[in-house]
Amino acid sequence: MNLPKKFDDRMRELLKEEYDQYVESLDKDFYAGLRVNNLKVSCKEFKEISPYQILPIPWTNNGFYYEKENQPAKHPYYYAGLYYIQEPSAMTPAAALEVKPGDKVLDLCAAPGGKSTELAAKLNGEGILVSNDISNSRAKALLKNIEMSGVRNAIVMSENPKKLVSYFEGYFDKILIDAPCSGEGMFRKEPSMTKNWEEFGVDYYSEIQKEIIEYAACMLKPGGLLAYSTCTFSPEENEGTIAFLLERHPEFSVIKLDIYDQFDSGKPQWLDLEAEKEELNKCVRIWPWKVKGEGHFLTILKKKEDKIFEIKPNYTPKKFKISEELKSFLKDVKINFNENCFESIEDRIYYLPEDMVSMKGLRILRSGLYIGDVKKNRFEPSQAFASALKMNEYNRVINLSGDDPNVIRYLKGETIEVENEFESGWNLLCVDGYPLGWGKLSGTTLKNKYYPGWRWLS
Ligand SMILES: C[S@@+](CC[C@H](N)C(=O)[O-])C[C@H]1O[C@@H](n2cnc3c(N)ncnc32)[C@H](O)[C@@H]1O
Repeated sequence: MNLPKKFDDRMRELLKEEYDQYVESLDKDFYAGLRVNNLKVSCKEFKEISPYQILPIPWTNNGFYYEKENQPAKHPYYYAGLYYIQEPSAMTPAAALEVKPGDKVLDLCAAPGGKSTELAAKLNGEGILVSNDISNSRAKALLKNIEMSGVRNAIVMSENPKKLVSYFEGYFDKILIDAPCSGEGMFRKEPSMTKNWEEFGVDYYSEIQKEIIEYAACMLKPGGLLAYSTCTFSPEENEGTIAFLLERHPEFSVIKLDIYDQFDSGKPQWLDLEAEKEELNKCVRIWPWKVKGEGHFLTILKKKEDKIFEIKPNYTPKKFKISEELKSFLKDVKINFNENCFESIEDRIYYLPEDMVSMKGLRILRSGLYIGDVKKNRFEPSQAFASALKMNEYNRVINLSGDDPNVIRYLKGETIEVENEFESGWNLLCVDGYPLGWGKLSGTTLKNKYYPGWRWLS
């Protein structure tokens, strides 16, 4: 593999006797992983229905290796949001960050959502997940993954972290920064990343990372946890960023993690960071020649609990009267909604997380769960709502088996014929008990209401 010369020289100098193992690892194939979405299915249930052999990724509870020829993105279970395809070492940060239902969590550099979807699964619908990415186009991909994963309590936005500080100072219990980086750990999987490295390089990203971590530090509650991760090896972007934070914010300390015995510790000696040595040794490095993964860096820091102040929820959804059309639709939905959490924006209906703060002025792509649209005398449920339901939460269900050809036809947007044993009207089409989307049944004909932008492309 053709590595940029400057990078290669540096790795040789830093890794010393391990350099040869690194270079050998580049000639091996990369490892493919998927993470079971526990918001929708337990690992035990998934293992029973998994269409292909999967083997556990030892540093996670819900990550598995698969063989690439199985193409899990080409299976109806992928469309049902049962798993997310993710590089195995990239599963570590969200797995290691302790998030519990009810927490307020910020994923600051979130697109396309690999870590946000796991943080949401840990929240299990309670609390708030703010998923942000500065790039609007990438935030759209993030929104799709959040919705396909069935997340009900996320705010998806596209903002510069600097702007968020005035809204969220001291607000979040947990923050994840999966920072933009020079991507040295991705060279084996995506050799074209070396071009990006040559164009921008370590110093460019290191400056951005320092800015982001500084803003994140302000938005964390006293006593809260901050996870910082990258998929690069350069010490400037890793230990260097953490040292920068520790120097400017003595209220932070690094937490010692015990995740997996083949993970390595931080390398403060690579930057002569003597003063912070003890703290930086607690950082975690994942190397591709030591584990079955591409490599990552992770640090979790805790903010001291001394000055307690808290932003009180200050957002009340605008007064909303549930229309007869929506009321009639919701009769078939077996969820105890809090009526005060509904909000409408023009004809669109949303269900917001509780305890929100005002986000007026921010570029928001989605607030909470998009339920659907009130049209002339009728209500049309959204694709996101179908994805967020469990099969037993809706009364009218058409449940097809995974090997029924109608499943793929449905995902391709075709009208399908069903047996005449279902009630007409809005039906939730499921595969093996997991919702895919809506269809409107008339007689035996199911009019396809699957979201066109998510269709199966052949
Ligand atoms: C490593 S990727 C995130 C991957 C994501 N966490 C996941 O697991 O799918 C870094 C992201 O940071 C975003 N980014 C770049 N500069 C940023 C900034 N100043 N603030 C917030 N996000 C930024 C990029 O658009 C990119 O999507």
